[in-house]
Amino acid sequence: MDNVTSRTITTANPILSPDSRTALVARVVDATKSYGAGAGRVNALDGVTLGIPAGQFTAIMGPSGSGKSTLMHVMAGLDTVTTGQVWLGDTEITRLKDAELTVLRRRRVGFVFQSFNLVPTLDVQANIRLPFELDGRRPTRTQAEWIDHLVGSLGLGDRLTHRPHELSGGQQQRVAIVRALATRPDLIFADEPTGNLDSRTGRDVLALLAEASRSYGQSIAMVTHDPIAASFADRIVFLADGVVVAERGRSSAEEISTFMLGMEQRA
Ligand SMILES: Nc1ncnc2c1ncn2[C@@H]1O[C@H](COP(=O)(O)OP(=O)(O)OP(=O)(O)O)[C@@H](O)[C@H]1O
Repeated sequence: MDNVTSRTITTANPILSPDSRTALVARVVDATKSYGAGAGRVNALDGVTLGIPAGQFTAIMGPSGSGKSTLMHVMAGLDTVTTGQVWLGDTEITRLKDAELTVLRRRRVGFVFQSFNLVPTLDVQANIRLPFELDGRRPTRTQAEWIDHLVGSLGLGDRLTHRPHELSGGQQQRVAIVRALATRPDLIFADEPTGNLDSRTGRDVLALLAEASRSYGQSIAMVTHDPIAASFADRIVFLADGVVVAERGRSSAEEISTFMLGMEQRA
């Protein structure tokens, strides 16, 4: 674990300490996730303990097959762990029933995906309000003002009646970000959010996520392969073979690339 900053979450192992809990929006404790059995068994997660700090932008990096998507899915309650615990705030989601988990996800988690995942038949306005619709409620006046603010500041004001196919990839991803921010979720999970964008539009999207974290205190956990994307984060967690192998504070893309190269050479 060289190059680990003194501010990392795991070095002092405070994951279980009550003091640090308040500062963590999500925690994974000794999580394993296995697929298959016998000789074909794959340990996608092999004992991960990790905290996602509240109000920060965390990137989760690692080579293909290292367990990034699996980690994100179990943290978001989209998949279950084989052993171990996952907490969202003070709620241990590994104990929840499916229906409870669905409600918790709707109310406390936001998602931004590589493929945008907008509903093609709904216009921008309806896509943004979808999390409220699914939860059987309408935005309050304060929430509606918040959405208007986001729409305005992301330059989508004149696109509200457009359908997704009438928008550029960058605009579609901005709609997805407004939708994710609209309910002020405890945590936004972003899965390769710039994977389908050209590099300049991708940087704009990353700058927006970083800004949401800085200005609004939005907690974000982003899975990425890309050192440039990770350079926008406050903190970077590196996975290899289903294990957290290192954590770093804010770093340049060059530093991250060099670090990853070193990791691969040592593997
Ligand atoms: N449903 C599944 N059945 C069997 N093995 C799986 C399944 N899902 C993931 N795996 C295996 O678990 C390991 C981790 O997969 P995961 O998708 O989490 O990695 P990743 O780091 O997100 O990879 P990538 O960057 O390529 O998306 C891989 O070896 C993968 O083949």
